[in-house]
Amino acid sequence: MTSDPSAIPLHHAARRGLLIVMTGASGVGKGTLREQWLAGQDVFYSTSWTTREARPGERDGIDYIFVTPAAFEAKVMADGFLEHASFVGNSYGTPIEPIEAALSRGQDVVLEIEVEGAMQVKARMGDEAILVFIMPPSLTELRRRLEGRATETPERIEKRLARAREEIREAHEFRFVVVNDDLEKAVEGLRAIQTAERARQLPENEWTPEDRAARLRADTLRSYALSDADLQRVVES
Ligand SMILES: Nc1nc2c(ncn2[C@@H]2O[C@H](COP(=O)(O)OP(=O)(O)O)[C@@H](O)[C@H]2O)c(=O)[nH]1
Ligand SMILES: Nc1ncnc2c1ncn2[C@@H]1O[C@H](COP(=O)(O)OP(=O)(O)O)[C@@H](O)[C@H]1O
Repeated sequence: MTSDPSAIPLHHAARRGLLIVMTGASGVGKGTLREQWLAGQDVFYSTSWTTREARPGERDGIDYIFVTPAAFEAKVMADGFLEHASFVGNSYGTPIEPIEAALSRGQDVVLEIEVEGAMQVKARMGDEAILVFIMPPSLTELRRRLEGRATETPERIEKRLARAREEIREAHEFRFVVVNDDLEKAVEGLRAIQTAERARQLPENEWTPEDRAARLRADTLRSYALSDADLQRVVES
């Protein structure tokens, strides 16, 4: 064995974790998908800060870190967020320190954030950020899910739908697009993306048959596979 670290092939050095950013309209099913996808996995899920009121059943420190606008602003000033954005009247932000720590120890990190914040992560982290846009099968179905969840007033639902319409038109900005129609299929798509991106850190001759299958599946989820007309159809249906 050599003691010269530079002689160790790159892929045998400690692996850096993947930074996966899940984004998409409010109510599209991001939380539901994330729970199923990450169940039983040792992934670091980033708990965001927010100035919004806790909903019944939400736990401080687990679902969100609930803070006052002043505390949020102080963290912004201290450059403590990887990204932050306002959404329908409240502020949301991803604290940066725990993320860098997890990536450095080789743990995959998943963020579940709205689109503007996802774009900030893309601008700041470049190619390292794996952006996944979760798409509803149609706007009608998105409305049904928002109404079914019964956490928002009708006025807030309209605001969220208006915002969703704009975000769907920007779907090409993301590396992958996963349609959340059939839940199982969408979860399987997310797993394929994660496996495929991990394989990308290895030379091709080390890929397992599962890695190869995941790479092929993930290729079908690349955003460039969708046309503008496909996106328009979702917005109009
Ligand atoms: N930019 C950004 N968005 C976030 C963050 N945390 C949550 N969000 C997003 O903010 C939006 C509103 O979240 P929330 O009020 O919990 O409503 P819900 O996702 O519709 O249940 C959702 O799209 C979340 O994904 C964050 O740290 N940064
Ligand atoms: N594939 C799906 N088919 C039908 N309903 C779904 C699906 N995925 C999620 N839902 C439902 O849609 C609603 C919104 O999901 P949620 O995970 O809270 O969305 P988000 O985190 O994106 O705001 C929930 O009531 C959830 O049970």
